[in-house]
Amino acid sequence: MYKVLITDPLSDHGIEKLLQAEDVEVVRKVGLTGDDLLLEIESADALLVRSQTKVTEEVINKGRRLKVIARAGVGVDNIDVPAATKKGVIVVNAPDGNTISTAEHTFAMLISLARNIPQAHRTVVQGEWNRKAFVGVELNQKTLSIIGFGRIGSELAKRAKAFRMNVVAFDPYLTEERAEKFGIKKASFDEAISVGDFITVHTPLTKETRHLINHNVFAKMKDGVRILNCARGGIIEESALYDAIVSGKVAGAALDVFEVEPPGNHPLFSLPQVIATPHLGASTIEAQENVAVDVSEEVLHILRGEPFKNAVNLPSIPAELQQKLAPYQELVEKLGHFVGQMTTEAIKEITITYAGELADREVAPLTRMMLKSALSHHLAEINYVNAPHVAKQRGIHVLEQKSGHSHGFTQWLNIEVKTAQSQHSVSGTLLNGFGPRITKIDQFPVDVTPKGHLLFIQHLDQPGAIGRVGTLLGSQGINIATMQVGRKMAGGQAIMILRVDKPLPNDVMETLKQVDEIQSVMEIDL
Ligand SMILES: NC(=O)C1=CN([C@@H]2O[C@H](COP(=O)(O)OP(=O)(O)OC[C@H]3O[C@@H](n4cnc5c(N)ncnc54)[C@H](O)[C@@H]3O)[C@@H](O)[C@H]2O)C=CC1
Ligand SMILES: O=C(O)CCC(=O)C(=O)O
Repeated sequence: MYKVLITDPLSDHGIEKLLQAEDVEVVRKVGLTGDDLLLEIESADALLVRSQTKVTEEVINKGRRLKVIARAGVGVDNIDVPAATKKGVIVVNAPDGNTISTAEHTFAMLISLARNIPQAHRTVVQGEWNRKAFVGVELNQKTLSIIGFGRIGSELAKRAKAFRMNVVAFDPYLTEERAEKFGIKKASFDEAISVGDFITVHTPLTKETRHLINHNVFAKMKDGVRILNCARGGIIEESALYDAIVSGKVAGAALDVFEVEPPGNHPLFSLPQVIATPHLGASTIEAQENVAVDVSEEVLHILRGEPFKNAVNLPSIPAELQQKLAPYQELVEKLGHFVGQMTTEAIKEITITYAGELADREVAPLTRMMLKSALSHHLAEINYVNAPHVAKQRGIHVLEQKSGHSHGFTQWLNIEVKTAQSQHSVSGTLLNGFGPRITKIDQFPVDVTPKGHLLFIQHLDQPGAIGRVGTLLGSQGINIATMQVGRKMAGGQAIMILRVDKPLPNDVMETLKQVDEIQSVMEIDL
């Protein structure tokens, strides 16, 4: 039974699949913090949050069974993603479900800002009738500068265009074609900042975007500009915004998000030009249902070991590519496990070489799988999420290369591992209809099905050596299921790969090592 802990308010209807799952126990403790959260997370397999719960490194490390942290929404800045990656916990979000709601909310803020609607409302309900104080501006023919032209930025552009606004956008990833498709103008940051009558930010909050809009940037804006932030507090430097409003540079600001939430009695609220909502961008029935459905499905997939889509700390693999790579997964993992068990010293370098059909594929996910399986015999707590991170941390150099030489196979791959003292390699292929095969171990050609309990014996190619091994194992009741021998030249170095029906007791292993021709014996589980 998987325990799924939910600590922020999520739509009941949205999490129905989780509630109905027979292998899931849902524990809903909204508002859980501090020691209570640490206690509850200890036995949780999954944690579902929105933006309130702070998922710190301490919380993540306490989660002994934690496999996935799911954010019902877009921004994951309340989650310590590097700490999750380090611990091998997958972080997923629901990037699409609240796009429309947030774009609509931003648009509502835009109109409210232009026409002073919240300020006017306040006075009317207080019994005042002051029409002169609330003269606004039209949106028609005004320029809206959008900083960050992703999902929300682009949806906002469509709405602004319908109101006959001129839309310009700055986004480092915005192409001319995309700008043209939306009927907007692609601009540099400085241009977008200097031409906007309204400037709205829709980027994530990152090292680069923190205080992106600061004193210097306000100085470059048009006099009387109006500013919106429905993305993340901190993209706009609040103290600089305050100064810019007081100086008259900025005519008004609409804020849904704040550097610290809740913002309490913020100095900005003393300014009548500021309108605010309490992080309501995604707060619609539809958006909350969408994001809850999305993350519930993702969590179920991850807990059940099924493919999933929206991992934040894993490169996303398009479904089509996932399908193409699926047949190779077993091969790459088996070879990784084989070479990982062959190598007994600390690994310094791993090179994976792809040839044949594989050389034409996007193979990064396979390299990650290989790394996970090879390193799992050397390092604790390694998984698909943290494998590259752990390798880097340990100074293991990982190389991925493609070769034109597939050794006569339709597809071929080789994994080579270097340590300070030794070097091992294993090659393999996928035989149509027969599954993975090991085709070479070190310099020895073989044909081994990589499965079961194997004995890997290095020996001298001398008459009687194979017989002695067979007799010894037979006398100890160890049945040999299959056997493969590989050698480079008669009388030289050779290897035997035996698949046996059960592991060897220690004393049998020791006796085997005493056989004259045998140089080393190793058990390999695949
Ligand atoms: N107020 C609310 O309730 C909600 C807020 N959000 C926030 O809105 C923001 C945007 O969300 P989405 O559009 O879904 O994300 P997105 O990932 O689709 O778009 C973000 C865009 O920002 C661009 N970008 C990144 N760094 C930039 C920079 N330095 N300058 C200019 N552009 C940059 C990216 O290239 C990307 O196109 C996020 O911060 C998200 O957390 C999202 C949903 C609800
Ligand atoms: O969960 C919420 O209401 C906040 C949504 C949000 O800010 C996001 O998805 O980034």
